[in-house]
Amino acid sequence: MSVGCLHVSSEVAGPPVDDPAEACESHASSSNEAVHLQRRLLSLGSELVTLRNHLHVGGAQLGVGGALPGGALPAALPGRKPQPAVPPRAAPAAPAQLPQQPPPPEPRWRNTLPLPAPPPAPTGGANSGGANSGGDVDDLIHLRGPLTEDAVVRALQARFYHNKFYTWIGPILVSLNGYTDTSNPLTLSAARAACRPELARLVHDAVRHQADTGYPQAIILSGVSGSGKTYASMVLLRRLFDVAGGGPETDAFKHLAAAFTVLRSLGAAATASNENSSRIGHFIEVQVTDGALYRTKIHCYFLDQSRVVRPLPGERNYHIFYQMLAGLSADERAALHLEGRGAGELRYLAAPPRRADPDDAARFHAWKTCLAILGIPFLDVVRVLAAVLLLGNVQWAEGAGGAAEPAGDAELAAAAQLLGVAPGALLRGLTARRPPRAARAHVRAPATPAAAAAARDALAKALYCRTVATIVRRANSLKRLGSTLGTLSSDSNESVHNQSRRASSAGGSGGSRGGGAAGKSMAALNDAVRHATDGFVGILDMFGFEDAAPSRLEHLCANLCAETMQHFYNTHVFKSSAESCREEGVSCAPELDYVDNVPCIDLVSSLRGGLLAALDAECAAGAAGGAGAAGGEAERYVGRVRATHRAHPRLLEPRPAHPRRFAVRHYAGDVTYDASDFLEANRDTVPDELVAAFARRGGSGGAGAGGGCEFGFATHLFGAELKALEAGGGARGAHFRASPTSHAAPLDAAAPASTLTQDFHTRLDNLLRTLVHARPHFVRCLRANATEAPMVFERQTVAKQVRALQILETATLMASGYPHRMRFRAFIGRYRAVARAAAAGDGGEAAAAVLQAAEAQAPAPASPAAVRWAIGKRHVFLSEGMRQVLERMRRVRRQAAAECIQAAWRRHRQRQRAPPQAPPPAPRPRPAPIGKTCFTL
Ligand SMILES: Nc1ncnc2c1ncn2[C@@H]1O[C@H](COP(=O)(O)OP(=O)(O)OP(=O)(O)O)[C@@H](O)[C@H]1O
Repeated sequence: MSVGCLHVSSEVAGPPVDDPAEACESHASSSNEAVHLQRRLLSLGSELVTLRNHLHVGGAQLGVGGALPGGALPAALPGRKPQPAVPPRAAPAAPAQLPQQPPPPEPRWRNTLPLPAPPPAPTGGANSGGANSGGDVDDLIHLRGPLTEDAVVRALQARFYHNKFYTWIGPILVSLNGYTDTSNPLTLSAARAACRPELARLVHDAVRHQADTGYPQAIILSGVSGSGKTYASMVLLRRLFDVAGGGPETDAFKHLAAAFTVLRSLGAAATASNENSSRIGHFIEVQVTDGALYRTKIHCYFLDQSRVVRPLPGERNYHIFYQMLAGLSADERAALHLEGRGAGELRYLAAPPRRADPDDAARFHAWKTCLAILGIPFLDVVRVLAAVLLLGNVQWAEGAGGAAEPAGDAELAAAAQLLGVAPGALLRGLTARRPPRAARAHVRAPATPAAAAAARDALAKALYCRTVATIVRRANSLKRLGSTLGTLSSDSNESVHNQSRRASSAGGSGGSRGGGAAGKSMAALNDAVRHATDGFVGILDMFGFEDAAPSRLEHLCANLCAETMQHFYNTHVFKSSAESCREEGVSCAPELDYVDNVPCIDLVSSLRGGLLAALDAECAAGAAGGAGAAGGEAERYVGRVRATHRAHPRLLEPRPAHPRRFAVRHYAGDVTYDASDFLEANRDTVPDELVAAFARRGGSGGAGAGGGCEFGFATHLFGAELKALEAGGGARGAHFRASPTSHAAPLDAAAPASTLTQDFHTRLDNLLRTLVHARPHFVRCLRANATEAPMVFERQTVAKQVRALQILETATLMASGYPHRMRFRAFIGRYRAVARAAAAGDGGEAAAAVLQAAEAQAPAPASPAAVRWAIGKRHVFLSEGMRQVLERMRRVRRQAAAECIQAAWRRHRQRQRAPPQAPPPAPRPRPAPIGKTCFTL
């Protein structure tokens, strides 16, 4: 389905109309009938709404705003009482959260219709009960009474207990996670697209804008960990496929779904705040051309590598390990040296005893199938994963001269065998160190047990995150083969639309081109240029704000990311609207008091003395002088940070005081960071001696490492580093980055080395560069409670997030400021149909005339949202209320025009189909006059 078609069919029924406004004029009389009918429908709607305003449903008086557009009547009309799709299981919890409130009034309809008990609704307080509880106000700008945080939370609560988890603030969507679907594996295949009209609307808007303007679109999900970002992102992506990608039967969908299933198990883990937390941030870029999906790309941001070797107390390692232990067959276990080993026997997994997930085995089998779809050998990946687990059980004891000796060789030998290297080579890689720049290859110093344990953990992390990176690369690089169109064996993630288009164009022009190389390359070039300039629809699901105890470097990076996204939102929503009003001399009351988080971003990421720059400096100093004890380095780092930012309002003292800890006041709360592992995590290195063990058998990179590696997949994981070693003549006591980076040369104390945080910062910068060129669509995600309990609304938890995400400020701006501006020409182009006679020209005067005409035609406002506009130097400024009025009028006009065209078309068809009429009978001959009776005058 093309977007043009989609766009029109979503607004008007019947044949597509290029410019319904023009049709409207040329069929004036029919159009008048249509408008008349439409008005009658609207007036009927408002009568029903007026009637409903006298009825209190669940203690909430029904709002009016947003109920009428397009004649859409509110769902909860008398006789159509709201019925929760999921009966509120924890209904008593709501009154418990509202201790000072009287019990909710008995809804009237309950006496006559004794169906499921209505959910408890908030009452009491200044905004109690009716007018402002806002249960049926689907857009917060239409809330009645003073717009306060309390009113917003009450409205969300009232909606929540009516199973309405999505609420608009103008064009911004607020999504409230009610934890009604916690068993969802959060994969693309499991996303249920059909039941989320608000998310569907967002996708339609993004695709339509992209088609209309060619401009890239980005749907940006933000919120704390557990607020439902990943859930929503999967639903959105699924919907995007339905709209533009040809649906779930296409190869593109199957490939992407397989990639997400594989990555979900590898990148999600149970944390203190979310049993199913995504530890990999995603930006899913979907290239849409002419309304059809052309290509998809997943950008992954993997930070939480320490979890592989050291999950935080009370948390778990990545899901895949538990799923693997549950799903491997006996033979597979034996082959992987895992027989008799459960999570309790494997050190990296042995954290807290938890109930095993009954779905683990099934999910593992699905994971295996999806690996096959991506063309990645299952055995290769599980060999690496099993080796990681076995490495965790390799312990070190102090041998002669303080040198590290493995305590028990079985795991070391098993891990070596799985990785395809000789046990001796692995042992040497883990324990022997050449002093940097040792002149001769045989000069080696033994590692201490602590250094050997660090090397073991570094290897485990490197193996894991490089496997993830390889899978992502594979998923992104799937290319289409024309001959396998429509089959899973095709190597593609492009759309079937383009497959068929290309197939047909190839077929059509085959004769003339005759397969000539020049013709083909020209076509390829044209295609490349065309798609390089096309926009995309992106879905961003990055790390949510987290307050783990204690928080590590990864959490600091994740929280920096959340701060950056918050800043992006502030700039886009608040700052730019105020600045453009100022620039064009438009007074924009009210002055919004939003919280600017730039000071916090500066504290963390400023190049001059920010927390991350100071950490890099400390790492470089440690590398130059030989790393000292981790604890000492961490204390020195924290001491320097405190000294530099003594008076910074966002840097706090931890409670209780601790020499290796500091606290930061983030936009969503205070977080205490423990810097004990900061330096090690930031360096993120693996010794070159260890990497050399993976050189292919017969290759020179592992010179002297003892035979080389015979496991191609493992060699591939370190491919770039092994090449660098080969070029440099083998290991020389340097280090490589454990995570895959573009910088594959050995790190050198003399040369500036990249670090984990530098890489992350660069990638975040690049992401922002992409986002600033896109039109954003924001989804603000909230979690209903802190305990992941289904259908429990904790007011304090929600209020805290409402404050952090500046939802009240957004609603105030949308309700009474000028959040929208449009160039005169664009404005006239869109709203000419509203007042065609007034729209002469395309300048400010014509825009003002359209707006005045629209105001004159608009019915009396039923909502407190301001219906305001202003004309600036180059732009029309609109309040959200005004925009909605204009959109509604435009929709009515288009609808009327479409109905008019339909009627004309039907008449035409009817005339065509009517059976041919018999020729009119010949007139009967008049009888001849009888003679003599003829009168003459
Ligand atoms: N709209 C929803 N309806 C029902 N259940 C939901 C909804 N959104 C999320 N959930 C459930 O809530 C849990 C947390 O959601 P999710 O993992 O998507 O949050 P998140 O914001 O992505 O968290 P993180 O940042 O930690 O990855 C999941 O078990 C998910 O199935």
